[in-house]
Amino acid sequence: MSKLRVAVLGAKGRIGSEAVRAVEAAEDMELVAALGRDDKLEILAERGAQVAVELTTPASVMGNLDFCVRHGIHAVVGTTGWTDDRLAQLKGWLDQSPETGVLIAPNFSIGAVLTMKFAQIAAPYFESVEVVELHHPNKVDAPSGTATRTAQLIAEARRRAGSAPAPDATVTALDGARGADVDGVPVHAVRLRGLLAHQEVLLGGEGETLTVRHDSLHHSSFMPGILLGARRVVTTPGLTFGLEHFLDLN
Ligand SMILES: NC(=O)C1=CN([C@@H]2O[C@H](COP(=O)(O)OP(=O)(O)OC[C@H]3O[C@@H](n4cnc5c(N)ncnc54)[C@H](OP(=O)(O)O)[C@@H]3O)[C@@H](O)[C@H]2O)C=CC1
Ligand SMILES: O=C(O)C1=N[C@H](C(=O)O)C[C@H](O)C1
Repeated sequence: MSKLRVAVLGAKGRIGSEAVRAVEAAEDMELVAALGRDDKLEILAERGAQVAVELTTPASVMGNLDFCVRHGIHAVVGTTGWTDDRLAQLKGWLDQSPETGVLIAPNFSIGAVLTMKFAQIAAPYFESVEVVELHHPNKVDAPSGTATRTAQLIAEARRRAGSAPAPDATVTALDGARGADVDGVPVHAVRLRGLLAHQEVLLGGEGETLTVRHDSLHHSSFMPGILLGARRVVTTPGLTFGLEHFLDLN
């Protein structure tokens, strides 16, 4: 059987360099390109890449995906910075290339995907829910893509269940004291040397609390999800948002 021809964009970065090693080690894949900021995207087409693993920056991701989709190259995207406007633009490009698939995964680690699932299940049963994400201080953005998605999923679950808004402070002496409001869910971001990628979902009800915590201790935690994404995206045209759709968790 022929090997899946995979390229990594952002190949010198923290997660990109780990992805290069993971693709090289996968028996069913061939690493056909490992591109950094200054490399030409045309290399992807010249080397016949079937899947591009996009792990760059919010500033670069749209240009890279525009190229990939126009050339019928499937993409597995871990880069953050997704807004409704960006998603609409990407869907527009995919409409013009109906056989191409793009997976955007706010988090590739199984534990983080399960944290989101558990949070969704638990959220309607508690009066209060807040998200705390904790990352290394070199992370460019805050809050994390994972925390934003987690808060959106919690909000959706609470809306479906008809949950009341959580009680909150009526006076905040300093802006930001209650974190960022993501769809009505407070999200707090910690940046601390020594950490990698961590998240807690705190749920509180009368006389009890539940904490769902996930820790990525090494970038290797993201690799099985990236490889699974690359294998599945080639037969999944259109936009898939969230690795859970490839894990049959829904
Ligand atoms: N979904 C998930 O599970 C995960 C997602 N991420 C996300 O992945 C992204 C990268 O994170 P991280 O590796 O820590 O960041 P890094 O800054 O370590 O890596 C990003 C790399 O991308 C390069 N780059 C920038 N623009 C381009 C371009 N146009 N083409 C090719 N390469 C480019 C950068 O080069 P230069 O240094 O020259 O600018 C850098 O080497 C972030 O958005 C992060 O949030 C991270 C971990 C897990
Ligand atoms: O920048 C990181 O490191 C990470 N980014 C992703 C995010 O913003 O959610 C995934 C993970 O948290 C690591």
